Amino acid sequence: MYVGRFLVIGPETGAYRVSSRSFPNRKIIERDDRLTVVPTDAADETDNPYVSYNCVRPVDDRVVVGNGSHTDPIAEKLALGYPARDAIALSLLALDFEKDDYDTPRIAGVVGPESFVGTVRRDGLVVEQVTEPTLVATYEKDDPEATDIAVESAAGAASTVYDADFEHAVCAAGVARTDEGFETAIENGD
Ligand SMILES: NC(=O)c1ncn([C@@H]2O[C@H](COP(=O)(O)O)[C@@H](O)[C@H]2O)c1NC=O
Repeated sequence: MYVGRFLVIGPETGAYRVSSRSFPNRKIIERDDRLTVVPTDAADETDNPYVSYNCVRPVDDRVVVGNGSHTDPIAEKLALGYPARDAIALSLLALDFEKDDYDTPRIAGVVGPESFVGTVRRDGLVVEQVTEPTLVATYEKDDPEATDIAVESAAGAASTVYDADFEHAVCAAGVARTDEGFETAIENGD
């Protein structure tokens, strides 16, 4: 099954996977405190505005995971003191689904003292608190659902979602809460 981009948010950990039919030549890099999806040297030039973006941004004791440019306003609202639920809802609604050929949904999560997951699609907006590992994807699995995909450490989370049984894996990131804040990990495959 092809589900496109997806994330798994648990109470203490999270993971994000880029799966892609159209833009497979991408990787995740670490820049300052954030993780960013960028084209590899093998990528064709594109004017698609949705394929390079920050996918992970920590803010104090919370970390944002997302499949597009909404990662940034969610993080900025958290930094201003917004509750995670409100930061996700406001940012997803402001930017709305992507204006591409698929009306691709935006998906996002926050891992922290309270963890949340959200998505905005053409037909609705969903933001839910997470009490167990919860998956939401851009296609097919586009409503948050409980998952048995285990996300335990940052590195474990990244490799588990990278290897998950959905088509066209490209790269993945994992995050996990620690006593010092957060650890992150990247899985870019071979
Ligand atoms: N976030 C991403 O990495 C991302 N990659 C591709 N998209 C969008 O989704 C469309 C379909 O891509 P694909 O065929 O790779 O699933 C692309 O034309 C692009 O508009 C993305 N947008 C949202 O998921």
